[in-house]
Amino acid sequence: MNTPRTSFHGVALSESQRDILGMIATNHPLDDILAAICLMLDAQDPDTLCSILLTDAQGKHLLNGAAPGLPPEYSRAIHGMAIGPQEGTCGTAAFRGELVVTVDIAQDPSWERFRSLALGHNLRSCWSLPLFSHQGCVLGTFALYQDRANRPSEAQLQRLTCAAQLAAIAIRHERDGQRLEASEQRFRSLFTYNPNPVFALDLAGNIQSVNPAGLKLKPHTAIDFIGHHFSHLVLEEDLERVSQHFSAARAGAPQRFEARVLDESGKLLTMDISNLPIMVNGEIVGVFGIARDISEQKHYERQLSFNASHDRLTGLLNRVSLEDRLILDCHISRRRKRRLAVMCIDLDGFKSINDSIGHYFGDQVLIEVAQRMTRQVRPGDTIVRMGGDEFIVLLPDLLRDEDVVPVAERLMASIARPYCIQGIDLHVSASVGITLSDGHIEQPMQLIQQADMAMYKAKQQGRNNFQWYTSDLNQRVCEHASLRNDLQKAIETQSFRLHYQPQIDARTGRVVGIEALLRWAHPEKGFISPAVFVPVAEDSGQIIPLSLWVLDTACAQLRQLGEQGITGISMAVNISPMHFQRGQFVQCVQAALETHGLRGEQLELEITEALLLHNAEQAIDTLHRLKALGVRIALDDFGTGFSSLSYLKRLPIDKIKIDRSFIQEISTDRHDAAITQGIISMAHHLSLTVVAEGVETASQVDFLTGSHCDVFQGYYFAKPMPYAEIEAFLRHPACLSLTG
Ligand SMILES: Nc1nc2c(ncn2[C@@H]2O[C@@H]3COP(=O)(O)O[C@H]4[C@@H](O)[C@H](n5cnc6c(=O)[nH]c(N)nc65)O[C@@H]4COP(=O)(O)O[C@H]3[C@H]2O)c(=O)[nH]1
Repeated sequence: MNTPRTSFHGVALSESQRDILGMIATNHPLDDILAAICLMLDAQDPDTLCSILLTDAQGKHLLNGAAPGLPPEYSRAIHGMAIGPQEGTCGTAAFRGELVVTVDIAQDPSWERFRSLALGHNLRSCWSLPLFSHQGCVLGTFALYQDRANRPSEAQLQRLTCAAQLAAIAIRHERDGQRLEASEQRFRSLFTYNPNPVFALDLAGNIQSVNPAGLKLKPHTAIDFIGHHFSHLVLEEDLERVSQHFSAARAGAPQRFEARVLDESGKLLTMDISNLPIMVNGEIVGVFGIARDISEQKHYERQLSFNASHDRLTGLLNRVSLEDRLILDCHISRRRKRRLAVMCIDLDGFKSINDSIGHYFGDQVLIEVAQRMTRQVRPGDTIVRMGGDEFIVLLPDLLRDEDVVPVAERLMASIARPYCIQGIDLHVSASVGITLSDGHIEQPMQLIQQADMAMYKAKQQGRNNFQWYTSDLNQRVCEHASLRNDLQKAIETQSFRLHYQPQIDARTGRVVGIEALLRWAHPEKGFISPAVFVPVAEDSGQIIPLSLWVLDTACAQLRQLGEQGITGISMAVNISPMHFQRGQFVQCVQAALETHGLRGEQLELEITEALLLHNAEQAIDTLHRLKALGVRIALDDFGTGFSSLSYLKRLPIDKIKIDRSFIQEISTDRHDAAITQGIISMAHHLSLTVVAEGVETASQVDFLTGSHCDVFQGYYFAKPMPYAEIEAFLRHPACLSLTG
């Protein structure tokens, strides 16, 4: 075997070669062309028979291409022969990639498999040349057979080479055509089936073609696309920007941007657009515009960012947005040389709506409050819902400080109007704290703290009013905070004591009960009145552990008195509304009684009207459950509240305690005297016992005795005293003098 190579180029073309090239150029079927090449060669050399085999798709086998002169049975038999180092002449030529000459098939070891077949068809020698693609891959083989053992002459080799090159051209041409067609189809699919609108634009921006998805886009200008400029599609405001992107893409830089389009119904669509240069033969001939409708995605994005910055219930801005707005408003008032007012608004009576008739009603009230507030402020003002029933209002553009007053009054008045929800009339009011600034503040959030302190003061001033922030308020709030810390330490170290004040029967002068009063000796500040620290403990929730301690200690010491033989007196304990409203309150009382082996009647709980303000029905239910334990109930500070006269007959109570403020003036103030007498007579009608608190003088005793008051308590008889003293006091139960 040898391997000469001959070039096609430079050889003069015969007529038949030109015909074949013509067939190739005019896209004749490959089979016909290959057959024509074989016939041409067979005609040129009657001593040889041609065979063209083509590589299969995997490049592993050879398939029949054309062999019009070979016996069909032989062609069929070698169809699919393997490509390999010992696979006949053609299989080996394809394997080696070079001309293989088999002089005598009868002798050649590579012909073992097909030898008898070939010899049976009188085929003795075979010369085969591989056909190559542009990339150097073997496309097939071109072989010549003879009926005798022979090697090719120079002329035969040249003919074989020329024919093989023709065949290679034909095969490559067909394969290139197929590839081109496939790539065109692929491209067309990308264009046709693209779910996004695709426009092909010329260099001037006119639409050359549009895919079906693009045709569905019905712009408000109702153009039929082809030949129209893209500007007919884009919203006018976006046009300049879109044109800039188009120019950049036309200059070769792909672009991606967003633009808005109005559809035929006037709906604004947001499109994510890609502009890509169309390159043909290295030259930009136009621009593709691929648009994706992202209106829905934009809508969700907007909604997400709205939800992040707004309160879901009321639609107002939420706490997250506050700081940014505040900084912005400080900036505005600084620049415009205006005053900035920050208001902290807390609803009064809102919690009782939530607790008593449910969150649905609470929510409706909040929504309505938000709407009413919004109507009372100007567009540049900000209202933030901080959560619960607390709001912040920012007014950044006030001419003078006092301009905030009418706004605060309008807000309060609008909030205080009744709310009719599902036929139920509900009432809330607002406590408002105000602070002012000129915007020059390093930490704007301090303004919120200031407004909050002022609001707290408004609450303490009886609600439904507004208060200004002042620096001494700051001072008080600091004290409040330090008191809370100290209280915590005192709770942890059990530094409290109970003092007891006797209660005297007006008719007999005997002690019928004692009231437990909490005492706290502060390590540095000395004695601190419960009137000061109890409200702080109520605010912070510290009142719960404190109350539990009082209840337990008072019961323990009453039991101790009993063990000392001092019986027949009851123990009165003050109950904080917060503790009372806790779900476990009745169980706590029962546990205290059981722990210390007391009967219910030995314990008296002093409650205040404040307790009825929040969810009166539930409070009454709790009172009934306490009564079921035998415990007695006294209504403390009677006369200072405002709402409960109508409740009185519904309340399962045993006593009322007339507040000290009435008793103080009864001898000098006709009104207080009349009120006191009225209270006593009304209470007696309801079969309630009346206790007068803060009795200090003999004339008060006289007046109260004359008015049929039942029980006295006050300094006139005894001050609150520690356990050891009350024990001694009670051990000598001498009747106390009821007159001066
Ligand atoms: N000027 C004057 N005052 C008299 C006279 N007689 C009694 N007092 C004082 O009047 C207050 C009566 O207690 P309160 O009205 O329940 O008012 C109590 C009660 O509301 C609260 N408190 C006291 N101990 C407790 C407690 O253990 N738990 C709760 N939740 N509150 C308590 O603190 C308030 C103040 O308690 P205290 O300072 O102990 O003040 C007591 C008592 O010392 C008098 O003749 N003249």
